[in-house]
Amino acid sequence: MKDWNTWTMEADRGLELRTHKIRVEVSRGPMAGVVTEVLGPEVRVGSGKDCDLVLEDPTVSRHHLLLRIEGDLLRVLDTTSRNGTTVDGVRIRDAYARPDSTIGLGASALRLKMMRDVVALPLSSRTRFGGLVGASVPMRRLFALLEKIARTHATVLVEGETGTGKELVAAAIHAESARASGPFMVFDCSSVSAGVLESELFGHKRGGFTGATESRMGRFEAAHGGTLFLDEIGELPLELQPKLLRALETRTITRIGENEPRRADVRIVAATNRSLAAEVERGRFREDLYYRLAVVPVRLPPLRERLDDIPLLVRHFEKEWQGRKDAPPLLPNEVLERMKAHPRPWPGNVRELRNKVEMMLSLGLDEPPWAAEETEEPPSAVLPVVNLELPLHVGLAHLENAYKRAYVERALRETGYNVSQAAKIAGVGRAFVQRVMRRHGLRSSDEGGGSEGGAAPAAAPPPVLGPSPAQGESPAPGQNLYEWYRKHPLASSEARQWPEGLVPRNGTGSKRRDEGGR
Ligand SMILES: Nc1ncnc2c1ncn2[C@@H]1O[C@H](COP(=O)(O)OP(=O)(O)OP(=O)(O)O)[C@@H](O)[C@H]1O
Repeated sequence: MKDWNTWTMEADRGLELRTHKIRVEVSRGPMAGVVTEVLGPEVRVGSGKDCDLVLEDPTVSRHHLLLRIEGDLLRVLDTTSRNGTTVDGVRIRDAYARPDSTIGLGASALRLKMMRDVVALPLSSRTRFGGLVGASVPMRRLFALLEKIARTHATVLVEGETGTGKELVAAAIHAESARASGPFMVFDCSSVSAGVLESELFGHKRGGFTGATESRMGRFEAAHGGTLFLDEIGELPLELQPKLLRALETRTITRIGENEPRRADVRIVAATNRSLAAEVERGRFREDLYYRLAVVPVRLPPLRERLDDIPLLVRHFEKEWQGRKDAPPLLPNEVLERMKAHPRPWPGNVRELRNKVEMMLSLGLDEPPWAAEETEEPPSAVLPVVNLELPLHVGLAHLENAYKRAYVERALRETGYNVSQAAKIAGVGRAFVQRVMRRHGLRSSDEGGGSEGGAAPAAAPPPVLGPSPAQGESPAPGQNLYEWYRKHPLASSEARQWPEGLVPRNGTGSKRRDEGGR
């Protein structure tokens, strides 16, 4: 076997992955001179705190590139970075580097060297763990870690994009732990308003606050002897964070309106789809609580990093759809291969894959559904306004954002502002819908209450989408073009920031606001 190979093998200790460390020297950029070692077989490089190699350089994208050890070669894959990647000065998307190559990313450059010594990483021999299915190296590494974690009582922080299976991880850790016979409680910190959160988590005494007509136990007490899964932990308001920290440290909670603490022997598994470390840096999350939660950090790989799992997942979803464990495969193998070559990088992850499979089975399709979706011309009514002053990729990003906003607005209106139902229509997670809502101010995060079936709060009526009296598909005669475009569902985010009262250069449209009433 070659010196530089990365391989899996049965060792005395079970299946393991043998790989190498890579020595990295930053040769250019703000971190020039730094030398470090990172562990293969895959190294994520970028400015994001969740990368394996973090480069503090504003010209480096959050997830800029992936280094992958393949045999005795080092492969460099640009992961759709903003400023591109070069290998020895040549711009690349996907290339093999020579041992002495210089990798350029933004204003930074790296020199890499594969180390000779072999490092063995344990892999699980399982291809499922609780409800999680996967046979790829990243999933087997995850299962090996989960097997260990489940045997302990340690607090776990699961980080991963929406739809990667974070809740399944929590449920599996509980099911394989000594607490399995105790309760498994799920609580989504983004599902209720800040005011209700404290009572939901810690309970209250009768008369503890106005309207508390009965005493009620919170989720902590309800999970006594079991596991409490705190989803979207990044949404926990700063003012409640000390109370959670205390609960974790003392294993006791105090109901609102009471003074005596109560015992709550609960294991916490928390999850987030954004980097909690970055939230700490932004001052939105307490550092001490972060370290209490991240005793064992678990990163769930997105589907684009484990495309080899797609066939196994599809067969799993087919069985679920048929309602039988021994149900026969339905989709031809070629279709599964085409799914691996998805034209987009699976933004909705495994949830999106499941939705696609269910759609194909329900509609009897033998072609992955995006084939039609992505070749069709958009209807002319939604043709975007082209701005040649912006590079194409910036314009496309604006368009995508505007479409996301318009889609979510529409789905919310259709469902009476029910976040879960809107997420179902969109084939995405609730967190995604909530993020778009927050980002575009569809409803501020502190008005998050009533997201389940509740109507939009009176203070923030659902915004109107599409042509409205004030905003047709084309500007009305005499209407200010800037104003019309600013309010258009497909307007770029910059356009939305334009000050009111701008007048087009050619003078078309209405007068300036300050001239208006004269
Ligand atoms: N590895 C997997 N094997 C089987 N099913 C999976 C896997 N990962 C995710 N799923 C399925 O994908 C869907 C989403 O999973 P889950 O709700 O656990 O994701 P999540 O990361 O918690 O999402 P969100 O951040 O949106 O809450 C579920 O239907 C789940 O069954």
